[in-house]
Amino acid sequence: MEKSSYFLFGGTNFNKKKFAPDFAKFKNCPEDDDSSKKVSLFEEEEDTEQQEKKVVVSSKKRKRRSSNTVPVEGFDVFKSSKKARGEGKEEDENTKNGILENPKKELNRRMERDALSRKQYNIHVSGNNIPPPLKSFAELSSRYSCKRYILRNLAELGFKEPTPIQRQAIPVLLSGRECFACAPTGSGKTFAFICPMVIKLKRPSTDGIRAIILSPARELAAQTAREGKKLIKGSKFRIRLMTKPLVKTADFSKLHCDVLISTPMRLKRAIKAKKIDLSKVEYLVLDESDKLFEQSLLKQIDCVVKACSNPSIIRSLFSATLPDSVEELARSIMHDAVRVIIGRKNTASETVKQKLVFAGTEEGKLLALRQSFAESLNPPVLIFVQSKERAKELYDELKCENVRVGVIHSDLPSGERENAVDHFRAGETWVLIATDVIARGMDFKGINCVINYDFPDSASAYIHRIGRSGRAGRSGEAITFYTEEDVPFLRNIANTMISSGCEVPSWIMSLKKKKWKKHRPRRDSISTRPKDDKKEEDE
Ligand SMILES: Nc1ncnc2c1ncn2[C@@H]1O[C@H](COP(=O)(O)OP(=O)(O)OP(=O)(O)O)[C@@H](O)[C@H]1O
Repeated sequence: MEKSSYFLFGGTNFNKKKFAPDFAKFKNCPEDDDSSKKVSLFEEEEDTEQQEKKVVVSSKKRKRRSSNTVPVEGFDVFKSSKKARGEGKEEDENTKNGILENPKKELNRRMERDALSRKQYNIHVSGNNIPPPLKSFAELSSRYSCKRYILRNLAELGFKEPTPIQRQAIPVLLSGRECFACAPTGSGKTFAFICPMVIKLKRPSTDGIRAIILSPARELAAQTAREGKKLIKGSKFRIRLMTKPLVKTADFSKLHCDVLISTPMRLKRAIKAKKIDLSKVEYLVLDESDKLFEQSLLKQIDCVVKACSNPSIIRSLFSATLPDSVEELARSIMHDAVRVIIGRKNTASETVKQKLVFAGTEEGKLLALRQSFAESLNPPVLIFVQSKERAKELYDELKCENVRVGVIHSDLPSGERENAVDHFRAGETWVLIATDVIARGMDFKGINCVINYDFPDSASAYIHRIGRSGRAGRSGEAITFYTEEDVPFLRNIANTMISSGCEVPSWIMSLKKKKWKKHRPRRDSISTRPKDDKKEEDE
């Protein structure tokens, strides 16, 4: 992460010096807690009166216990705003008086229970006062007074129980904490951030945009909008996708929109054109956060973050890969954040069988691909190449064969990109050739095989690409072709393979580790046809 990225989120920190007189006024007040908000949360549920009482009581208890809690699992990197407000002192005095003796026992029991539950689901957390993981979706109602239509929609989607990331990230966000989370590809991160957002927003409003989800690619933004709409079915909430026409023509001051989902570029355009007011945004999600924090997107992200000027905004970061640099950034800018990791950080999905294939040359790759089409192709298959030029070349090679093939890359107009995705989803094309524009987040049901025709340019690109297969517990396969020029980088992929339980030849493991920064070598053309033929075709 470049140092320059630290200007991100600037201006959202509360300036305690500047507001010292106001601070002093509150100094001796009881802790500003949100139990009153919790009560109002429950007002609308008719049938949960008993539960309400329980939850209100336990929320008070939690308040007291929370001051007792130590950072979980290791490091205390997240500044606890409560400690900073002198809560620790109060706790010591209470303990001396013996007031908290029983609550303390209870707290220990609860911590044990939570630890066991986290162990069961391979959940690792760091931070202070972390709420317990969900036991079931039903707890969304009993603990958080979630509206019934949400539970109904989850049931309609066929979701019987929360995935591990949903078990932990949902309560964290519902308790009003900032969060950065890393969980394997296809493990349900999308609902882990949409669900609490919709529950916390409570009811639709015409008073401006209240939540933003940023996605690094248009296709992913569209998919997230579609998934979000499934969750709010039956309510009057409005989830909107920021499209090109919307940026150009919409009057955002009149637009009914609770949640806006956008790529950074489109949102930045609207902000710069002074078309959109984000000062009331209460929730900001940076999906695929490590991608969004790459140098090429940093300025756009910064622009959005600054425009979301509400001081009590809750921000969260989600990805299947969370490099140390992004963690460092998150720690320095987020307030009292909770870190949630499912399994081991930066590993590939364990449900994908991974294989490395030496293809020798570019010709060798094409031969190997044709052979697998002839012998064992089991569609749908997704093929990744390293550039749009190569995507076009491979498409030209394969389209004449007896295979229904599509292609997607950033040179195509929006409509064609959408069609490529839709046709592939509908099974009208069996093979989709793609650049990394759809390597992240895209949820194609039941992809049988991902082929890395070109070696990925980083370990995280590898994890995201192969994660298009083996989603939501299904099994999948990934084949990675390599040539001589890729050999120095094999070890990095091999490590990822081993940590997700795949076997790797021992000679690869004895290779020297090489630091890679975007391995994208110049490769010979894929095309086997003489250039003149192609020219004629183009004319
Ligand atoms: N609780 C659940 N039970 C069953 N299926 C679920 C559940 N939550 C989500 N899913 C399904 O799992 C699939 C993957 O979810 P999602 O796209 O959110 O994964 P992800 O973790 O965001 O993956 P990626 O890292 O690739 O973006 C989707 O088809 C989604 O509908």
